[in-house]
Amino acid sequence: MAENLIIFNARVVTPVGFSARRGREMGELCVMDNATVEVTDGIITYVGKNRGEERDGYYQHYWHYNARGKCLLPGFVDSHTHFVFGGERAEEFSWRLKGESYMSIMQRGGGIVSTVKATRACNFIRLRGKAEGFLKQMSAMGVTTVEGKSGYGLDRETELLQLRVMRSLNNDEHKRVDVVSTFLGAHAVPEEYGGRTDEYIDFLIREVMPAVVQNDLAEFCDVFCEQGVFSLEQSRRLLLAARGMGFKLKLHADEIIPLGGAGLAAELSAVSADHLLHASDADICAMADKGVVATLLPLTAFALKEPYARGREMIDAGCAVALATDLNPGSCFSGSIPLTFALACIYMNMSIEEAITALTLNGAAALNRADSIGSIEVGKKGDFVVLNTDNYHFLPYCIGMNCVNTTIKEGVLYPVL
Ligand SMILES: N=CN[C@@H](CCC(=O)O)C(=O)O
Ligand SMILES: [Zn+2]
Repeated sequence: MAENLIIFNARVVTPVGFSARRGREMGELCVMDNATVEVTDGIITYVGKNRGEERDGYYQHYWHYNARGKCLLPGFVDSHTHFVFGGERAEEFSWRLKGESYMSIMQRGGGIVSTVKATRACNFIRLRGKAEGFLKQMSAMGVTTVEGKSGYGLDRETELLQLRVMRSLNNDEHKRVDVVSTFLGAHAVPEEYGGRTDEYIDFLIREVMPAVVQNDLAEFCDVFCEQGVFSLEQSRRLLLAARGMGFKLKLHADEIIPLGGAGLAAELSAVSADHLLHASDADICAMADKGVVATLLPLTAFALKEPYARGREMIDAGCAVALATDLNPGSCFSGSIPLTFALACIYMNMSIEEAITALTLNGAAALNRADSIGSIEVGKKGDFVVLNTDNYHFLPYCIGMNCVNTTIKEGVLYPVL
């Protein structure tokens, strides 16, 4: 659904541009007071100072919204989540509280593989209903575009099912959030392969990925490149095959140990490398050189009690950094945008302006969409967040609490508070 909308008396706060902002550019926001933003058929058609036309009938075919000086930002882009899954893993969380590590739980058959069992037991309606609930919560925190991954099927049928759920949510006429789909069949090796990882990769390349392409079910292909999961060589083989089939590339890289996944992302000119808790200096420079978006997921580091990714150093090295939540049932059962802002600014030493760019324009770039979303500029989608304050510093200051007043999707208003 797309609407005509005129927003006036806004304090517009936005990064500017149609591609990722790198390095120091990330801290440069445009702030405009007494601003008007016009949205026609869901697309921004004017951004500038109030002109008073809303008073003289010029906009009779538009909804009117008086922002009363509050901050108007681009809708947030959560560019890394796993929001379509069956079951929960609360028990696993309690084991981690007692000291067990994420990888040791995975190695003894828990972790991702236990969500795979629960997801395989779900049908389309159950998976869709649960995922739709997450989208509503995301929208209330200002998210207007989300990326979602498969990877809890690990067989042809269930991987396609997860992707069909995402397509169905994205095709919903009344959707509040656009959904971008990523194929993550290489998330773990399913039990039935008994550790025969190369054979499983062959199966993905021969039998699953072609079906994903034929049915146009995913734009990106991702891999969990990690010791004990998919090695650098196995990840390279899978991603080269994916690229040959027309997928754009993403990697879960250097999350648990410094394996070199960030370097592989640079070598393959992936769109993004994600997590990066242990990315080396050389690989950070290689990502900056190749324009690979460094997608950082501070909620996961927080939930796993791991050191945070070196966001400050990455920006200083000239990287384009994006922030995302990583919402998933295991390592990080949170899609909290407010807490993501707070952790990025407090523990990764990002400025508030940089964090805003990371959750808007650079999130859009991580999804190859910086030309159509992620900033408030003519030609982009009319996707916005209205804060309940004129001070955008509330975004990280309001720790873990929501300061979103209204989310606007393609010109349609969704009041929150
Ligand atoms: N690290 C791999 N994948 C997810 C976790 C998935 C899970 O634990 O279910 C992540 O990005 O954190
Ligand atoms: Zn992930």
